[in-house]
Amino acid sequence: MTIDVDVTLHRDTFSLEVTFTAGAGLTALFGRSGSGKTTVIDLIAGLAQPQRGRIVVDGTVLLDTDRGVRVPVHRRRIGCVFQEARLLPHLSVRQNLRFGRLFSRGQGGPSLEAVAELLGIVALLERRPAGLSGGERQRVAIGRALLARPRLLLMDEPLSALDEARKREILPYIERLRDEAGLPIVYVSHSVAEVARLASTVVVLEGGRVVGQGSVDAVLRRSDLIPDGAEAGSVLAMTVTAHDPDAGLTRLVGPAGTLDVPLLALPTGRRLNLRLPARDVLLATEAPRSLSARNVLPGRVAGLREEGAACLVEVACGEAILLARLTRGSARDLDLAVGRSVHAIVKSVALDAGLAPGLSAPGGRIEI
Ligand SMILES: Nc1ncnc2c1ncn2[C@@H]1O[C@H](COP(=O)(O)OP(=O)(O)OP(=O)(O)O)[C@@H](O)[C@H]1O
Repeated sequence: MTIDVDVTLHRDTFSLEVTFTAGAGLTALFGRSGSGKTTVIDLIAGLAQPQRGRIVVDGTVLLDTDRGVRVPVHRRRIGCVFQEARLLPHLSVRQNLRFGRLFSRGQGGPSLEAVAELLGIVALLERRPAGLSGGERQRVAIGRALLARPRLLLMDEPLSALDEARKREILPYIERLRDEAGLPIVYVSHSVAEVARLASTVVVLEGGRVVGQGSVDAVLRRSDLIPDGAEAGSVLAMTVTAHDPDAGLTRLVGPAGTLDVPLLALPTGRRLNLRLPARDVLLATEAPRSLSARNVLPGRVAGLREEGAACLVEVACGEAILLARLTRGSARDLDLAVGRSVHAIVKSVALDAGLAPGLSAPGGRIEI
């Protein structure tokens, strides 16, 4: 399953030249306001027309200007979810979902019941949109899009009109959709936290051009690709392997090794993306003694780069690269060089998903 996009569009004040290939899972289009994210979504959906381009989804050519192919919007089989749910107010949730079904062509696809279950809206089916929270309305909008049997789902900042609590409520459903619906998703966002949590692949736009693309981990480790003020860091695909309620800990295993974090209300076997901001990783050249051995990962320096007064150190730990931010003085004191053995001490992680009741993650970070 791949999506190939290669488009050129010129407007009076803006030009866009974008080429990328996305695989299965969720591809985030990431970039600051005005970089062209929504324009790319409109081009894929067929809501805007480029001067030149080719768009192929799962082997089906939707646009090929050289050959005069321009499949119209209603025949592209692409589901769209926008910032606002845009439900029909006089219809119940069930009728709104059936409305999505009207646009499906052919047989098959998930049933209304299966979609309602996936999105946790079974209990809402007879209600009207006016009686729903913003998060619930968005879940209905996603369900309506899924019932049209799309070959691709486009989501344009679907959480940006929601407050933090509603965002937290809806994120697990988008994760389920990504993992269980078998449908590729192209997702527009300018939030590092959202992209770290949801994306498999990231395409970074700047001024209508692609300035970086790759796995979510590779992209979010690069300070030059993320918004000013956001901290670069690695993103590790971890699996919940055990809980120790007495110690208040959950054990996560992933490509860098094992990490213990405050107790999570997530089942064992659940996978989650954990972000380790560079400023939350310390380095020592010897195994720390008078410190709990928990969350100390042995590794080797794989790269060093200076950024202003700081030195960003890439550390190869197991199968992963961790990023640590040190002052240049500390890097000198430790005599760091590529190949040197070090111990990475993980102080805290960015995680606002699945914390046990009573725990909170101020600023999206938890000390570990
Ligand atoms: N219909 C249009 N006609 C002319 N210019 C447009 C049109 N739509 C968008 N633009 C311009 O194209 C540029 C890219 O806009 P676009 O909405 O794609 O960016 P974006 O990255 O999605 O931004 P945001 O995060 O603010 O939604 C902007 O300069 C915008 O003003």
